[in-house]
Amino acid sequence: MATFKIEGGHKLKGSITPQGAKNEALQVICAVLLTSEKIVISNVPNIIDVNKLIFILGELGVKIEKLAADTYSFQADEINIKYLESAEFKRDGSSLRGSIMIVGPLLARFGKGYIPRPGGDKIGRRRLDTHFEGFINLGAKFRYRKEERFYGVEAPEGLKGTDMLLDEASVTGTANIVMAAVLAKGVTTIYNAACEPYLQELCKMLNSMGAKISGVSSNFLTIEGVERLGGCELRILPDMIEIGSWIGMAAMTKSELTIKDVSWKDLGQIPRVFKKLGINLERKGDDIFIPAQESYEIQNYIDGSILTISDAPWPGFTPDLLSIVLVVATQAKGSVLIHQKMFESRLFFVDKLIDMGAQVILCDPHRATVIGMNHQSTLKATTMVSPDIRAGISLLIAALSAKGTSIIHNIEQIDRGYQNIDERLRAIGAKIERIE
Ligand SMILES: CC(=O)N[C@H]1[C@@H](OP(=O)(O)OP(=O)(O)OC[C@H]2O[C@@H](n3ccc(=O)[nH]c3=O)[C@H](O)[C@@H]2O)O[C@H](CO)[C@@H](O)[C@@H]1O
Ligand SMILES: C=C(OP(=O)(O)O)C(=O)O
Repeated sequence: MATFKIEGGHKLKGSITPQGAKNEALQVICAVLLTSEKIVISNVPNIIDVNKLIFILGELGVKIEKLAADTYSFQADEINIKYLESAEFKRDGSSLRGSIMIVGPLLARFGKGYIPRPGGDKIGRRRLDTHFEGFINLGAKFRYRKEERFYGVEAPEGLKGTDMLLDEASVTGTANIVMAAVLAKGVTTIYNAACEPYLQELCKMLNSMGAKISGVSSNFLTIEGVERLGGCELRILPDMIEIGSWIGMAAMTKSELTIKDVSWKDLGQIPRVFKKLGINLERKGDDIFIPAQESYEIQNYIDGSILTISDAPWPGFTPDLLSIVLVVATQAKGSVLIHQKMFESRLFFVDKLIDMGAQVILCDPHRATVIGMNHQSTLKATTMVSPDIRAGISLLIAALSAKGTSIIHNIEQIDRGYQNIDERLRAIGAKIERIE
C-alpha cells in the first residue's frame, strides 16, 4: 500500500495540462475490439485503470504498439477468445469497472462476451442490469454463474436491431449497448441513452470506422447496423474530472493556476458549479485561469435559500466531482447542501474532514451540509486512508491546504485515475512525497 506525505499550507503557481480522460479512454480502447484493422489513439492517460485494460486486451490477443508516451496503436485481428474462460481473466477482468465494456464489442463481433463482476470504486451498489438487458434486447442469451460472479452473453446467430428504452441512463451501459448494436442486423434505437461528451466521442469514433449512428449528443440514438468496421485515428478529450480537481486545489490553497486546453465546450455545468461556490474562473482561449483568491463566497438561490449541489446524468453535474466540491466548500464563506444522488456510499469520507476541523454534517448517506469556514480556521493535518478515487483526491486537496504534515495511505486509489499526480503537483510548488 503506497502512501503520500504532504506538507500543507504552500501556495501553488503555474500552469497545468490536464491528462486524457480516464472514462473516455476506457470506452474507446474497448472499441478497438470491433475491427480487425488498426486503430491509433493518442492522449491516452498513463493511469492504473487504463493500463490494466490495455493489459487485458493484450492477453486477449490484441496487437498493441506504444508509438509515443501517450499514443498507442491497437489491432484486434487475432483474438484469443479462450482467454475469456481462463482463471487469469477472472482475476484481471474484475479489477476495474471499465473492463465491462469489452462485452458489447466481443458479443457483436464474435457472438460471445464474458466478464467477471467488475471492480472500480467502493462507492455503493453498482448494478449491471442496463448492460445485460440491452444485450438481451438485441437477441443475446444471458447467464450468470453466481458462485463465480461470472457473467456471460452469447448470440451465435448474431444480434438483431430493436427499439429499447434504457431503465437508467447508464454511461458504461450505453457505451456497451452502442458497441454491440453497430454490428447488429437492422436498426436499433436507444432512448434514455447517456450522452456525456465521452460517449459522444465514442459514437464519433465508431462513425469514423464506418458505423451509422445518428442522434449523437442527444438521449435518443439511432443505429443502423453495418457488416464490418474499419480502422481510425482519434485523440482523447481532456479529463473534465481532473480539470475540476485542479480548480478545487487552486481555490483551497488560494493559488493562481492556469489549466491549459480544457475543451471548454465539453465542460457542461462544471465551471458554473465552481462559480456558484464563489471561485473566479476566467476563460482565456481554451484555458481556464484561476486568480489567487483569499476568500470565495457561496451564492444562495435567488430567494435567499441555501444552495444545493447535486449530481444528475449529463447534461447534469457529474457525481465524480461532488466529493471535490464538498472539500472546497469547507473553506468557502457560506453554507451548501451536497446531495450525492447516484452513489450511496461516497460521502463517508467526510469523517476525515471533520477530524481535520471541517464543519460538515452528514445528514444521511446521500447528503452532507457544509458550513464553510472562510479560511478563518485552517484544516489540521492528519493521517488518512483513501477509500475511493474521488474521496482520495479530495483528501489530498484538504491535506495541501492544511496546517502541518498529512499522510494518505492507499494512494493506489488516486493513481487509478490521476497521472503522476505527485510529480505534477511538485512542479507547481506543492510539497508532496511518495513513500512506501
Ligand atoms: C468507467 C466509467 O465510465 N465510470 C463512470 C460511469 O460509471 P457507470 O457507467 O458504472 O455508472 P452508471 O452511469 O451506470 O451509474 C452510476 C450510478 O448512478 C445511478 N444512476 C445512473 C443513471 C441514472 O439515470 N440514474 C441513476 O440513479 C446508477 O444506478 C449507479 O448507481 O458513470 C458514472 C456516472 O456518471 C461515473 O461516476 C463513473 O466514473
Ligand atoms: C467512479 C469512478 O470510476 P469507476 O467507474 O472506474 O469506478 C470515478 O472515476 O470517479
